[in-house]
Amino acid sequence: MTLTPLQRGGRGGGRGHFQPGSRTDYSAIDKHNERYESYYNELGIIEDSERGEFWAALRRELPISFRFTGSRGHALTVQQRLIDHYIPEITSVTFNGEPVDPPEPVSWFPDKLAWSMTTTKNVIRKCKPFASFQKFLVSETSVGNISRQEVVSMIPPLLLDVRPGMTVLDLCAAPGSKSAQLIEAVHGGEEARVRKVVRDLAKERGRELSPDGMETDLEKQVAEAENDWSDDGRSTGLLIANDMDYRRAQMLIHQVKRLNSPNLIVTNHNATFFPSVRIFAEGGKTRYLKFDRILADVPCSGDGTTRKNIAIWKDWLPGNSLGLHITQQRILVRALQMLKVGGRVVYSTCSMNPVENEAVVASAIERCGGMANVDVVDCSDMLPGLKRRPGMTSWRVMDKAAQMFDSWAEVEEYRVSLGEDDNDSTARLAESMFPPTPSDQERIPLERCWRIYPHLQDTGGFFITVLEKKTEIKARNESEPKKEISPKEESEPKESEPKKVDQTSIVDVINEIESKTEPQNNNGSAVEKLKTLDAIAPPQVDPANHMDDGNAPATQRQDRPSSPPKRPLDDSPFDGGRSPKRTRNDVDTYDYTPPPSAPVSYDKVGKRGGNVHEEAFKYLDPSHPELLRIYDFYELSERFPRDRFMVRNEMGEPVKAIYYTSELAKRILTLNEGKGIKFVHCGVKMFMKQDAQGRDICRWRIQTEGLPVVQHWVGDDRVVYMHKRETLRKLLIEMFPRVANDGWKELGEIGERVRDIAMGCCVLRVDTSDAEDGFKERLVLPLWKSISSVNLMLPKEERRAMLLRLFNDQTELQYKGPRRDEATFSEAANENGVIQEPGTLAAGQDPETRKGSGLARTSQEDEFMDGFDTENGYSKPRQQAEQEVIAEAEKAIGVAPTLKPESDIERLETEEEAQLQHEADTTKEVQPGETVKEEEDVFNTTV
Ligand SMILES: C[S@@+](CC[C@H](N)C(=O)[O-])C[C@H]1O[C@@H](n2cnc3c(N)ncnc32)[C@H](O)[C@@H]1O
Repeated sequence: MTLTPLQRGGRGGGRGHFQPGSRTDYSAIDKHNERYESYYNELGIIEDSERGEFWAALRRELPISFRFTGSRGHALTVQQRLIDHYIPEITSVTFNGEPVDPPEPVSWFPDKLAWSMTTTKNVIRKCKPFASFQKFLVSETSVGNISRQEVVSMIPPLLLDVRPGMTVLDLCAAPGSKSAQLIEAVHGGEEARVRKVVRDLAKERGRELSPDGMETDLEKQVAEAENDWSDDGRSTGLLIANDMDYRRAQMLIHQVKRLNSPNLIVTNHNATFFPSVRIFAEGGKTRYLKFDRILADVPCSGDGTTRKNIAIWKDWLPGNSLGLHITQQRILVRALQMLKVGGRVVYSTCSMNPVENEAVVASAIERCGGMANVDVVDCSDMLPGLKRRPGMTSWRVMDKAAQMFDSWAEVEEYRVSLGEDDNDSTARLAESMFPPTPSDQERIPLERCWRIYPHLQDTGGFFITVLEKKTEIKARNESEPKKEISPKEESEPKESEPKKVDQTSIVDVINEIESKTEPQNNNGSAVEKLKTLDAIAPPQVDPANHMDDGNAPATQRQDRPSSPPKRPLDDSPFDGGRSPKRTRNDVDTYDYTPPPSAPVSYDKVGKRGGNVHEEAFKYLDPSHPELLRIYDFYELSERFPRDRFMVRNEMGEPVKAIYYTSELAKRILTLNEGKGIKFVHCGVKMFMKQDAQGRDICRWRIQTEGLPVVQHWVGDDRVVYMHKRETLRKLLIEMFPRVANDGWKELGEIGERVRDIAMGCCVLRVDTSDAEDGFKERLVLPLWKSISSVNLMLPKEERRAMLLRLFNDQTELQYKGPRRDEATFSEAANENGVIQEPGTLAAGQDPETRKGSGLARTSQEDEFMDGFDTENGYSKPRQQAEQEVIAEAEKAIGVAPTLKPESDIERLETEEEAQLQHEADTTKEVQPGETVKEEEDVFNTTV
């Protein structure tokens, strides 16, 4: 059976039809479809003069494009490597006598962080000068510094104009390339802000600043431009990334996890019924989160991706669009409901069909009360270099028998004319698929929508619109007849509707209340302030009406007590860190009471037959003994918030991993616990339990992904400073270099320091300098000091990628630790600072994890196994499902597999364990020879 685009990739996941490893000969495919061509020719979506170019472009293979990801500073450093090193190597190259084009930056994308190249994968594979460039792409993709993304898919997040501190919702987010851009924007300028806070603090305390502590030009610019200082410079914003398809939600998690954001929550809901998210619930009052920005990158028929998804030539049918129109409209209406007044929704598809585009925009606006309530934003001054065409204002609709209709009246007439036995090919047509009537058309400037066509700048086809909410809305029910809005009604908002545009963030709201109410105690908590807000401003009643999922009965929402109940000031989860004036003593008086845990509330049968449970996210009491040990060992500044540490097990105890989330994420997870919202991911892994020898060693080591968040707040006793490139190169190549027996002398500038530092995890800070052997980019890495060696706690791919990027060095990694055969393993493990759990040393004693190898698993292996254990209480089928999904996602996005199906794990543990333990890696095991295969695949897949 041939699958139509709609049958693949989830309901209407029209984009992203992955064909990993496919070696189809693009030129040999028949790229004709009469209905497809005649429909768009008849509609006149492009001028007659451009028609030839349009179809010719659609028949050409799509250029490869990619984006540098992560914080701006880091992304620019990786990009610089491309510009300085690889571009010169592959400029003016010929292949079979023909010139081969190097990649070019996408002209309208900020800071040249997006690139595109017309050179085909085949040529890249065969043309020698491209080999090292390809290695660079593969290596940086595998560690998440480069993301393959279609050029047109980069537009919606740019138009959404997300700023730090905003609350953002991505309703149809998988596989996550746009979510990644949104997270980056939520964290915009964060590094520079935090560094400024730390620098100011150091000055305040009269501490000497190293040259690295100086403000760079970029930091000065950011400091001037940004004003989100509310959480010591950390972003207070939030992204909720959602996808209805559980498997695709797992791909999404895999993709966005790389950005290590504590400000991210992933959910798994149908966007047409996206649940209301509680943000305040006290004394019988409940308030719901409204978003500053929402992306509705909806499921679509995807004919804009024809260049990539060649099956569309064969499968294109008019019915594909008709079946999606209503879902798309519902998603957009739900988005507008959940938006703040003054907030923006970007609606986008990769379909060229007006039924999925302008018709959806027009009908959603109409259902929300017309242009008085929702405006189409004029974006003509945005992305000036991007060629686009205006949205359509008139079109015809094709039924599934390829008959064209000009208007809904014509359809009705046609239906009347049908005999009783006639098959009604118009059954899926709806009035809202047609252009708005002339009177509506005046009010909805659809020409402000953007249409991107393949021939304009050699991309895929795309549609984008930006909508702004002007007042609160109550959407018309789908089944109600269309309401004619008189111009008078439009211009006079109802009395109950707020007239002022609300562009405030949650913290702004709190600050606003502060200024409006009685003289405040400056230490007043945000919860206290939110309560006061209820007394002076109407609660933001969720207008979800017929779409409400019933979480929040309207009566409850509108129930407002006459005076806000009193609670202690320090009960606020916002308190920890939002006041820049917090002192050490403030932190000591924390009295956080975790909310009572709610029982697991629902089960849903997953797509692969496993039970999908509501997952556990339990926050730790800041005075939990394990946390006290951590604060003490790392001399964690009391200024660093201590009430945002979380674990992911039902018991709520730190067993193996401790995560960190932003304050707002915490608030949402705790207030909505047990309310039926399917949260599937949140939190950055900050500390991992590591068995270690020595009474004074803290068992909790800092995890690489959490390091950027906590690094500045770790005391100097646990920091090793480094300035020379050569020292880092050695640490990257050598695993477990010796410190004992004068081994430290080989470690240059850090030798004495690592000899003297107490055992356990420490922070390696690589400072910048102008010296010849100095670094241009700041780095921070976790280091483990054991009795006899020191080791960078980095996965091997990461080591290799850094070696290649920073040193252009492809030296094989070397294991410098002692031999680990059965006789000496215990000693070796201890020497490297890791020991086994009691009773697991002997051969075959633990069949679950040791599989008779005779070697116990080290903590480092434990981490490798982390994705497969039962800490989160996952059922076995779910674990398997996740592994497969992740493997699929990795293939799809062209990265090195990091986790393997269970059978592979078993094999590693039995046949190859001894060998692999010699190469003890911190997180990921890669099999010999694997890299070569991935290199071939990585630019042969599509996202
Ligand atoms: C076009 S893709 C989104 C691409 C994504 N924004 C990106 O940039 O990577 C559409 C997604 O919508 C999801 N989807 C389909 N119907 C949905 C619904 N009713 N609610 C939420 N998600 C839905 C599909 O699983 C698919 O992942």
